[in-house]
Amino acid sequence: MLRRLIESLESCPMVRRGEYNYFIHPITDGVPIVEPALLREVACAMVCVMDLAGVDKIVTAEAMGIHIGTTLSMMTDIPLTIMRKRQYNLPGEVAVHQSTGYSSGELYLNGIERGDRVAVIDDVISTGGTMRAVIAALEGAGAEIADICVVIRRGEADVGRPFTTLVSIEVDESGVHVVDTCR
Ligand SMILES: O=P(O)(O)OC[C@H]1O[C@H](OP(=O)(O)OP(=O)(O)O)[C@H](O)[C@@H]1O
Ligand code: HPA
Repeated sequence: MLRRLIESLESCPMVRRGEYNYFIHPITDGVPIVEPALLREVACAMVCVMDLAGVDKIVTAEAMGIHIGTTLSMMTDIPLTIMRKRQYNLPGEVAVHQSTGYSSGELYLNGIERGDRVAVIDDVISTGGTMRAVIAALEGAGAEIADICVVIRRGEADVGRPFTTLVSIEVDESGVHVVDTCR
């Protein structure tokens, strides 16, 4: 079922970002090209593995959760909000600090009301810094997190809550190796 995702991961290029081996893939980077069939495969798998019952809103983080979140939103008719790296100063905006293996900054949550039941999705989890920031923002806003799903798990990050992944990978100098799948 995840044939396109697995094959494209195992053949994708990699670059160094400081000490970090950064793999480059359509789902995590939007380059070189995002094939509709791959996006459909990923979003269909998410619909299958996630608990979306009673979910009011899908939450993702800028930038590379957006194409996945949009596809899932269109398939499920559940509205989407995107945590942005830009501050809007709207009433109720929640700011949190995000750090990854190669960057750090702020993320801003808008559009969530106390008691909202939300599903969180993202493209990849590596250090878990982004997901921990997203969870902290949602807790700060008083949301109930129904489910969390990331397409690609890289490593063993702990985000303090269970989450589902479509594939788990290991990355070394020779490239990406898929070591587990959700089905
Ligand atoms: O588990 P972590 O170490 O936090 O890494 C995962 C995060 O890194 C990437 O985001 P990034 O902040 O690079 O922004 P982008 O989506 O704009 O590329 C990716 O989209 C995840 O959100
Ligand atoms: O190696 C990576 N590639 C793409 N996106 C990422 N986000 C965290 N790590 C990575």
